[in-house]
Amino acid sequence: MNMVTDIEVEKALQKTMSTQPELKMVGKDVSVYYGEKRALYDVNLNVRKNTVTALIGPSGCGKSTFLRSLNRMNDTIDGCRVTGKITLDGQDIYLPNLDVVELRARVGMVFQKPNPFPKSIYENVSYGPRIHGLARNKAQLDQIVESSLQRAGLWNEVKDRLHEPGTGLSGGQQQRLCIARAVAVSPEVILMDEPCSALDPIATAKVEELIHELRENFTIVIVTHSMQQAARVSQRTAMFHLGYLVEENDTDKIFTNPDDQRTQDYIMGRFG
Ligand SMILES: Nc1ncnc2c1ncn2[C@@H]1O[C@H](COP(=O)(O)OP(=O)(O)OP(=O)(O)O)[C@@H](O)[C@H]1O
Repeated sequence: MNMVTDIEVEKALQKTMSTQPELKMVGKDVSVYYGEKRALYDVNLNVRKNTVTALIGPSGCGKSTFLRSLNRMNDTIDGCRVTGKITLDGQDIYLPNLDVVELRARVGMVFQKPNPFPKSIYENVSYGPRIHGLARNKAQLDQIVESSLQRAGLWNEVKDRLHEPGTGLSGGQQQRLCIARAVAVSPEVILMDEPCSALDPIATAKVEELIHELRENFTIVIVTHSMQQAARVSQRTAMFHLGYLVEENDTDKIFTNPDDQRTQDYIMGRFG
């Protein structure tokens, strides 16, 4: 009797936990303007912890703009203004006294085009931990470099040439180097803006596999134009159109039975 009760309690608990996932970032009524032009309209979007959230939608709908607002990369664009509220673990990231450098260490970014520094592979990965004081000595720094490259699935390919230029690697390897560089500062969230668009199918598969593994330790938000990629790597998908968030739901639901006709049309390739 007691056992049944325990099982029931456990089931109820699991249900509660699954219906109330931990939210890593919360966007509330987020609007973004480039000068007079409004690019996003009152977007309400939550990012769940240890989840891959894909942002999809036709070109110019505001996916990258929303992504950049999550670590204040929009601050670097002249005339860009963000209104509404975005929190990281409940803390408002737009507070005027917030340390943006620290924010970007917590919310890292990987760009469309692999952009290693014109430095060695080792220096590409060790730079962030060095400036953020994450290593007390060279041995610790070596350790961070090795584990970051391991996590990015690149260690075996580069361990014998750590002091050669990062720019000498193939495109796919460079992108994994950029992922290692992002991972090296132990971020909590990693933003990826079309990280595979410059890669061939084999390099893309490797990065997708990597995203899958990284989810265990990080929260990931990825902008992608590939519906197959969104379906393969994400658990949640948010569909944007003309600056509006159309809908956000479990990826399976979005791809099998979306609530909005625009999502249906987009994933069927009817526009975009
Ligand atoms: N730096 C900028 N200055 C002015 N307008 C911009 C800037 N960046 C984006 N925009 C505008 O904001 C809107 C949203 O652009 P954004 O790049 O976020 O869309 P997107 O969905 O990521 O597009 P894509 O899929 O083509 O990358 C577009 O109308 C775009 O022209």
